[in-house]
Amino acid sequence: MRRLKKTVCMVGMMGAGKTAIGSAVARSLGVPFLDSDAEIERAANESIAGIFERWGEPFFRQKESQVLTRLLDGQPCILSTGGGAYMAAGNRATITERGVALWIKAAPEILWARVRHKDTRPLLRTPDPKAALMKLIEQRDPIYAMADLTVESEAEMSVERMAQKTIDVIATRPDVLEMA
Ligand SMILES: Nc1ncnc2c1ncn2[C@@H]1O[C@H](COP(=O)(O)OP(=O)(O)O)[C@@H](O)[C@H]1O
Ligand SMILES: O=C(O)C1=C[C@@H](OP(=O)(O)O)[C@@H](O)[C@H](O)C1
Ligand SMILES: [Mg+2]
Repeated sequence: MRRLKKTVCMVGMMGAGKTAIGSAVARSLGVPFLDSDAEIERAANESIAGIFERWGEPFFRQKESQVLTRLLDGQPCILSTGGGAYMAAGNRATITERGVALWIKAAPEILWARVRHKDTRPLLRTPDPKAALMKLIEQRDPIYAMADLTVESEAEMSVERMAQKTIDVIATRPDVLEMA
């Protein structure tokens, strides 16, 4: 019997696998999976890129904070956040008050390989998306490092194996995941 006692918030850069690994972890543990980006898109009936374009990033960040607070109020689950969510001190406080933050740490080359062919990420819609990604990594990594737990991504590892590795890391905290 495994029992999730606190919500685990996946944090980390775009392409780290917060959505993919988070959903596989939730499936394996038999707990609900939520993704703050998906919740924002559902509420706005618009894509993340569309929201950025039409309403701007500050509006998106405001919605992101509201959604995070609401989702962290619910029953324990795996909650994937968007890559920028953990940057706001208020969001970090909400997360650690009600759950734990787990950083999915991936090397810059891995991240770039995963995001380069996708146009769904508005912050990379610049003339030099690779440079934009590298700059964000540099700015954000010291903040992601404040997360309660960290799991390192490996280039050759499948999402399923990464999910198992992530569960092993969560299980180091019996106050979060009880393994009876
Ligand atoms: N080992 C791995 N860990 C995480 N994602 C992987 C891995 N291998 C392949 N992928 C793929 O990389 C992409 C990661 O994107 P996503 O889950 O949307 O990341 P994020 O939500 O952090 O931006 C997905 O398409 C996923 O299937
Ligand atoms: O890093 C960021 O600031 C963002 C990451 C995206 O989520 P993923 O990290 O799931 O791609 C999404 O929230 C938005 O495009 C902004
Ligand atoms: Mg995501």
